[in-house]
Order: sequence, then C-alpha cells, then structure tokens
Amino acid sequence: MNDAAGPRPLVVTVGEPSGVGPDITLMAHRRRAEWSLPPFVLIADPEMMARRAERLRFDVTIRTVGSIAEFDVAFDGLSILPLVNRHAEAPGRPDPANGAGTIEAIDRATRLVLAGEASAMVTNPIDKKALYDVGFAHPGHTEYLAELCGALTGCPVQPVMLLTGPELSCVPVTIHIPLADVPKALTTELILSTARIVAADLRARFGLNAPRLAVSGLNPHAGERGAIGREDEEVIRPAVEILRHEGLDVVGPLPGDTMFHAEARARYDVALCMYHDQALIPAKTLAFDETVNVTLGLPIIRTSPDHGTAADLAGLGTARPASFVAALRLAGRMSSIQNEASAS
Ligand SMILES: NC(=O)c1ccc[n+]([C@@H]2O[C@H](COP(=O)([O-])OP(=O)(O)OC[C@H]3O[C@@H](n4cnc5c(N)ncnc54)[C@H](O)[C@@H]3O)[C@@H](O)[C@H]2O)c1
Ligand SMILES: N[C@H](C(=O)O)[C@H](O)COP(=O)(O)O
Repeated sequence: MNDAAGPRPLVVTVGEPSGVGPDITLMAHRRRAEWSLPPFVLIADPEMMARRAERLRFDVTIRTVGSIAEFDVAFDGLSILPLVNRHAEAPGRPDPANGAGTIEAIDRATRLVLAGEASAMVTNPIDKKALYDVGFAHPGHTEYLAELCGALTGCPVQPVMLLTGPELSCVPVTIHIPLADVPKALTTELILSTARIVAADLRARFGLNAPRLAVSGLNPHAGERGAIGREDEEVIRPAVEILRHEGLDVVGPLPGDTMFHAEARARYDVALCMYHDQALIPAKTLAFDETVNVTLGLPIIRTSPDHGTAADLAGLGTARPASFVAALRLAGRMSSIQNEASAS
C-alpha cells in the first residue's frame, strides 16, 4: 500500500450477492467522508457491483486492485479485489452458483488479515441455506472463521459470538444449534471457556480493563432453586463460582426475563446467555440498526452487521446501512486499540 495512504485498510466481504450486502456497501462507501468511515477494500465481483450501483443509480467509479498494496486511500472510487468465482447480479434470487464466490471472499479476507495486509475484516451477510446447498459444512461465519483460522495458524480456536450495541452487549454460549440440543451442549466447561474468552477480548480488543459479566439461567426463574430444571444449579452456578474465584466480576445465574431491562443492564458490560435467541432477541429488539456482530476468540478482528441478507430489500435502495456502518467503525476502533497495545 502507498505509505502516504495511511493505516492499513479494512477488508470487506461482499456476502450473498442477491442480498443487501452490495447495496449497504455502496451506500457506506458513498458517504464515507461525511460519516468518517475507516478506509476499506471490498472483495467482490466488480461487474456485479457495477450493475448494482447502476440499479441503485449511484455514480461510483470502481477500480479493481490486484492486491491490498495497490490500495490508495486518496482514490475517490471503490477499490475492489476481484473474485475469481463470478457472482450474478440478481437481487432477491439466491443461486447456489454464487456460493463459491461468497466463500472465496471470506477465505481471502481471513488470509489478508492474518497476514497483516488488512487491519480487520467486515463481513456482509451470507444466505446460509444457499451455502449449505453447495456443501458449506458450517452453521455460519462464526464457526467457519474459527476452523479456518485454526487450520491456518495451527492453533485451535473456540469462536464466541458477541452482539454489541449502544444498549446491550451479549453472547450466546451455545450458538447455532437446535433448541432441543441446548441442555446437552451446555456444560460448566463451555460456560467457563466462553466467559474467559469474553473477559480476555474485552480487555485486549475493547480496552475494558475490569469487565463485568452477567450470566443468565437456562430455565424459567433460573430454575427456581432447582424446582424448574436442574441446569441452573448444577451446570451454570458452578461455572459462575469458579469464575468469581478466578477474580472475574461476574454474577448469575440470573433469570433471563429480568436481566435485560435498563436498570439491570447498567450493572454489567456483557450478558452471557445460554442459547442463541436468549441473547439475540434482546440485542436486535433494543437496537437492530446499531448492533454489531463480533467474533471473539479469533486471532483476527472480524465484525459484521447484525442483520441477514434482507433479500426482500436487495436492489431497491431501501436497506438501512446503519449496522454495516457500525461494523466498519467498530472494526476500525478495535484495530486502533490493537495497534496502540502493540506499540506500547
Ligand atoms: N452474518 C450473517 O451472515 C447473517 C446474519 C443473520 C442472518 N443471516 C442469513 O440471512 C438470511 C435471512 O435471514 P432473516 O430473514 O432471518 O433476517 P434478515 O435480517 O435478513 O431480515 C429480517 C427482517 O429485517 C429486515 N432487514 C434486515 N436488514 C435490514 C436493513 N439493513 N435495513 C432494513 N431492513 C432490514 C428484512 O427486510 C426483514 O424484514 C438467512 O439465510 C440467514 O441465515 C446471515
Ligand atoms: N446468529 C447471527 C444472527 O442471527 O444475527 C448470525 O446468524 C450470525 O452468523 P455468522 O456466524 O454468519 O456471523
């Protein structure tokens, strides 16, 4: 990269081309100066992006770059690292033929951040079913990135999903599994390892020196002292006690229905929830437009908007870019914290 160009850019993956990823990326790029966004390079099919820009009536100059080194922050257009696997421009119509390109973008972005060429990756939403149909064997980015980073670095990774917004930050301890499998998957060990990763990354990546965690129960009323399910007393409470013993500021198990009101939220930095919807329903209800999905536990920084492909809005120009913008900003902030820590 041109030295005069400043810090390393973020790398953005295009996500599902039939969704709103291309739209919100173009929207953010268009107003990047006004919104003071960190510079980014997009991995996408340049022709598909040009067609989407035309459909949205956005006047944008696209420049394809062969590597991040060719990125120049002074260039006024959109810099794209072109995909080898092509993407069709068909809003609202997911096509398995796009799958290879979608996965290629994630793979290349991961390698670029691991190699230190890009500062962090911001992923646009993928259509999970469309990828499963072409053999993608991971529930989502979260698990895929863990496997990929583990394979590329030789260090196994436990990925932790954090949804963070202005009102609430929360983590589902079990992630993309059927609700019926949650009680079996939930172990004291899993709660311990998740909480330790959350605490370590809050310190290292968010600059929060003394993180306060709240751990939810699993059952109604956190099990009513064992009368409504045993997991709260037998699995969750022992984890909370061990974590407290380790010196972490942690409370729980708290009843899930009363831990998300404003006064309760003020008492913790991150809520550890026992399953996907217990965490994501309050997060997306309180701040759908500003919440960001971050994968903790990785050797790289990865953020993403909290929403999905919103295929019903693709190509219309009505998708809101706010969560994507928040994901760009957070990735920029996290990489500054990382740079400051490595400089000191
Ligand atoms: N990080 C990711 O890759 C990710 C995250 C969530 C969902 N998904 C995938 O996205 C697909 C669709 O999922 P879904 O329908 O459950 O959720 P969704 O977030 O795509 O859509 C839910 C509703 O919110 C609206 N919406 C979403 N984003 C919006 C935006 N930026 N502006 C305005 N309105 C917006 C949609 O129009 C829709 O009505 C699924 O395949 C799912 O797996 C991917
Ligand atoms: N569970 C997240 C959500 O519903 O917003 C989303 O599916 C995240 O998936 P990734 O692992 O692809 O980030």
